[in-house]
Amino acid sequence: MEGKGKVNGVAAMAACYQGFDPAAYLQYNYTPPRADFERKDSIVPWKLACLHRAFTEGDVRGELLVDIGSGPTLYQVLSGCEVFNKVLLTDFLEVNRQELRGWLEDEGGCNLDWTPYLQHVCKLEGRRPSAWTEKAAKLRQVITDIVPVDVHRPQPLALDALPSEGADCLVSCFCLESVSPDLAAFTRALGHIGRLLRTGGHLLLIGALGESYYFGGPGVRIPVVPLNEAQVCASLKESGYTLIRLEVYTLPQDMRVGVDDVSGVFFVKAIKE
Ligand SMILES: C[S@@+](CC[C@H](N)C(=O)[O-])C[C@H]1O[C@@H](n2cnc3c(N)ncnc32)[C@H](O)[C@@H]1O
Ligand SMILES: O=S(=O)(c1ccc2c(c1)CN[C@@H](CF)C2)N1CCSCC1
Repeated sequence: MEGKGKVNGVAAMAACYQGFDPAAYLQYNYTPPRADFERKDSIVPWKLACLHRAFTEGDVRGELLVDIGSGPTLYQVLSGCEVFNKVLLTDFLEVNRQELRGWLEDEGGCNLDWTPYLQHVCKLEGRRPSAWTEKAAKLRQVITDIVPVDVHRPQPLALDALPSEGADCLVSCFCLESVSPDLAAFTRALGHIGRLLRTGGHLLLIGALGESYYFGGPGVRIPVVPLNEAQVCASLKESGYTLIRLEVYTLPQDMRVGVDDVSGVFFVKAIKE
């Protein structure tokens, strides 16, 4: 029964994603008030600072960075693209892979202007904000491919997507808890992506706390497995990671804008044993 339940839960999640709308999702989450660079308590500066620090404090190194469940967003690799020569973006949906290709091809075919994000990360790096064009060029240079992924498969990527030694670093934001029917599936997915990572490689995981649903488009209500910090830590340990750092951000009331019921965001830096 458990096995049957497992397949139905994952299949049901995949069905929910058929209505996902990249443009709407970007508008809900990556424009003000949630993405307000002027606000000191905005979540954007907090998240970009977590990623900047994690990529630049000296222990994260190697050739290949893989972003699991990229969706239509790029903020998660804006610091990492200065550290790794190769960045692989991945998503379950072709509509999201197409959105990312639109940005990559730089012909106006994408639904969000990432300039403010590029400028903010340049500021974190001590560069002038106008260096954002150089950062954009760097990111376009290091992105090697945009490929399908399914974290519920023991092999989430095609066998030829990675070198035999695996990735040196994984980043994944708001993916695992948003695609898993329950905590057990979330933990299994953590283990599956861990198999893509070399021993001693780093996992940078960002996710929602206390979230039970979000809208992936108009009327597209997607269930989320509600997590607390203790569950995140226990799942990491169970999946073969050693936690280096966990940071938590509590969403101000006015950022609770009805597109989800998230109460907080966690940032994890961990190492694969
Ligand atoms: C909430 S979005 C996160 C997008 C982006 N990483 C961000 O930070 O906003 C969840 C993403 O997971 C993808 N997804 C859905 N099912 C998946 C699966 N089985 N395996 C991997 N990714 C999946 C969706 O297509 C979507 O892009
Ligand atoms: O943390 S956010 O507010 C954010 C960003 C994305 C998401 C959520 C929250 C909560 N629901 C998730 C559903 F999976 C998606 N944020 C939006 C502005 S830029 C940094 C990320």
